[in-house]
Amino acid sequence: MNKEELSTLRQRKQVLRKEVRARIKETFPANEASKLLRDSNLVFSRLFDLPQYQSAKSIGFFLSMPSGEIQTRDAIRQIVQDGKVLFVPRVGLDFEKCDMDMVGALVPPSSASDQDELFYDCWPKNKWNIPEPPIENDAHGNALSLIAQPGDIDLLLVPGLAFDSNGHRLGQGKGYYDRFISKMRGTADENEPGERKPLLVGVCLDEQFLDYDGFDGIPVTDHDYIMDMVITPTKTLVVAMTSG
Ligand SMILES: Nc1nc2c(c(=O)[nH]1)N(C=O)[C@@H](CNc1ccc(C(=O)N[C@@H](CCC(=O)O)C(=O)O)cc1)CN2
Ligand SMILES: Nc1ncnc2c1ncn2[C@@H]1O[C@H](COP(=O)(O)OP(=O)(O)OP(=O)(O)O)[C@@H](O)[C@H]1O
Repeated sequence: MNKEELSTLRQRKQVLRKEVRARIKETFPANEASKLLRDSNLVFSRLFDLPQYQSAKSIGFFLSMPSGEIQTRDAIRQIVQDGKVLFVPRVGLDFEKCDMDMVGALVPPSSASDQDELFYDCWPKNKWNIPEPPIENDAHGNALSLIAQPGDIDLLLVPGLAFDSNGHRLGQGKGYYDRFISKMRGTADENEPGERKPLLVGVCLDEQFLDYDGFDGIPVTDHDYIMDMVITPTKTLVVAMTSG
């Protein structure tokens, strides 16, 4: 892809982002959480039914923004109760680098039984009002956090502004997830889908799943990872994989 094609493609993505953000604002106003919560939980009940979820020992999950995005709070309680090893995002201090790690949230299953409090309620929030695991060092300045390494996460839940029926994803536009997945997968994309870690599961509301007549798909570059599955409140899409 040459420079000009890349720039056209980026512009198309920006236009799509604007459209989807406007649609979400209209369909899920910030002051009316109930439809968003109901739809979010429909997505997660589909996730929890999957054998891929049931066999996963470790899960990478995002902590949702306060509005305009699938809400993960109830699902996180379930994942902890199910005894999975849970990893959550921590974006780097340097926002320009758009770097992200996933940090182990070491919480005992019993701690999720309380109806209100969850382990991340006391964490500091980042610029998008998302709680982030604090950086903790020992007396010698060594990191105490468990930072996910390739192979550590079996199933990664991927947020997105939109997805399509090819498993293509439109993110927020900074490349955080693509960079993170490339750190985790390394060259593993040459493996059979079943052996690839992590399994990529995109989640979105039906209004963010783009398959209307005349729509020719979310454009992707070499950096963009294709999801293995996409779940919405009304469908579970398994993306047919060709090699690589
Ligand atoms: N819950 C959650 N956590 C996440 C993500 C996500 O999508 N959801 N991310 C997924 O990558 C990363 C954060 N990515 C983000 C990247 C850019 C913007 C952003 O620039 N928002 C603009 C919106 C307006 C605009 O640019 O047009 C803003 O800050 O106002 C937000 C999140 C890491 N953690
Ligand atoms: N693995 C990578 N290495 C280097 N640069 C990357 C990588 N992945 C994406 N980028 C760059 O990051 C920028 C944003 O990428 P893109 O438009 O795909 O973001 P996005 O996936 O929508 O965002 P996000 O993951 O934050 O939700 C682009 O300039 C892209 O070239």
